Amino acid sequence: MEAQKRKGKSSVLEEEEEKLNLVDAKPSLLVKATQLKKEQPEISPTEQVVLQEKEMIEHLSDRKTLMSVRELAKGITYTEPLLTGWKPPLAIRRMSKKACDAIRKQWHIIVDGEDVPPPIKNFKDMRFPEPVLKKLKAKGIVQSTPIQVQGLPVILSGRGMIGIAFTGSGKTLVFVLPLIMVALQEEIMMPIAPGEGPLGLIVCPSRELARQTYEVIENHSRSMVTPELRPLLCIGGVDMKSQLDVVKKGVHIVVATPGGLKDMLAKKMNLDNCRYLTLDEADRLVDLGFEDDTRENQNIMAITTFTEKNTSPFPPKRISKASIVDSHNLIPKFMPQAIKSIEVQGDGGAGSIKTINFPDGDGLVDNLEKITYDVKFEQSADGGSISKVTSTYYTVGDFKLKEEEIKAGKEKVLAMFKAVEAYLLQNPEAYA
Ligand SMILES: Nc1ncnc2c1ncn2[C@@H]1O[C@H](COP(=O)(O)OP(=O)(O)OP(=O)(O)O)[C@@H](O)[C@H]1O
Repeated sequence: MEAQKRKGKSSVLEEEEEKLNLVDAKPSLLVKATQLKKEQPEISPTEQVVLQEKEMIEHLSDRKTLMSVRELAKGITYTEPLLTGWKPPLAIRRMSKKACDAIRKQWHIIVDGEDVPPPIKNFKDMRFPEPVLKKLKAKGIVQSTPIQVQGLPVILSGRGMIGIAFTGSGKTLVFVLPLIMVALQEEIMMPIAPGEGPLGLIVCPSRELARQTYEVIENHSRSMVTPELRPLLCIGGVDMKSQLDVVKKGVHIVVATPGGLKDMLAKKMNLDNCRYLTLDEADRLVDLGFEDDTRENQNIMAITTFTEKNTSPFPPKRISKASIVDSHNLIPKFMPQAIKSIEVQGDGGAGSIKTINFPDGDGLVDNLEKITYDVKFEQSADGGSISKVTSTYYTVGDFKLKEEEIKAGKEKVLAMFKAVEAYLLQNPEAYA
């Protein structure tokens, strides 16, 4: 029946074609379209998706990357991951590239990028705390999906990623669970003060999607007995007073639409502490015209990170003892002009917290909320060491670090190492 109908339609078109051919040599658009259709090879829906994706990828290079205005202007690229303190279990860290690739193949995962963290097949090995695992299980989430197998280790390691997976494949948890982990970790170490936050921001292209994501966060963060996490939904149409009440208490995670976020940033909230940004359905955000807003928002995330490498003739153990473990005793003596004193909680080693007091009159102090340093030492081939210091500057309000201030920060780190090295050279017994 259907075939007959179609046949009827096409013979009418053919007749029309003939008639038109007689009247005019130029074929009509309808005739042209019919001809084109006839000439076109049949393609399956899968082939159509592949063609669409190919076209999208070809046009990618026409677009500016979705980076902040400042990053684009200064050509800033990131070479180091964010520091999260998360590590997969040893057996997974030791997995060979071949073994990782075999898992990816088995799960139909395609990756692109440098040093992609290993895939992890189950939530337990991702080291989520017991209450989180329990909550997942209660919701019937026991076996991770492919995007979770690869995406969760990537984000937990502090790396940036673009995740592409089918609808309903569990993408939301890939950005929600690591954010909950970070918020919990921060809250345990240094609770968010009233008016502070958020640590993470999720931008969604619609109110509905934002609301759904917020509910997932609420649901999963409620599984924690302690500490309490405060997510906030920033969308139009929600009572602004109740939103501001949460901001006043200090907020951990914000889920927003671009408009809702803009309104909130104009009022009481800032992104000074925000380290994690998720653009849910980023392609739709761009299609809906939020590209510039998104760049501007990233610009407000007032964090500057840079890494310095330094080679030293001293082995890692000795230089780390002097420059890190005993830094509170040594550094203020060597560099009183740069560092007034260092207070230490703990024995100075791993897990200790050191508060550095800068001298009055250091122009930057008022504009910085904090600076964190992550230092790693590696043995070098000549018996010395290579140190890698990642400094993260958290600025206050809309203050932006200048190029020369970043340079001065790098020089300070280098000067500190050189001063320690000079001391070790003069005192061969010290820290040996
Ligand atoms: N590993 C899992 N096992 C079982 N169910 C899961 C798993 N991960 C997520 N889910 C559930 O699957 C549903 C869809 O997940 P989710 O909304 O994250 O998909 P999505 O990929 O974000 O989809 P969309 O592209 O439509 O937003 C949710 O109800 C979620 O709780």
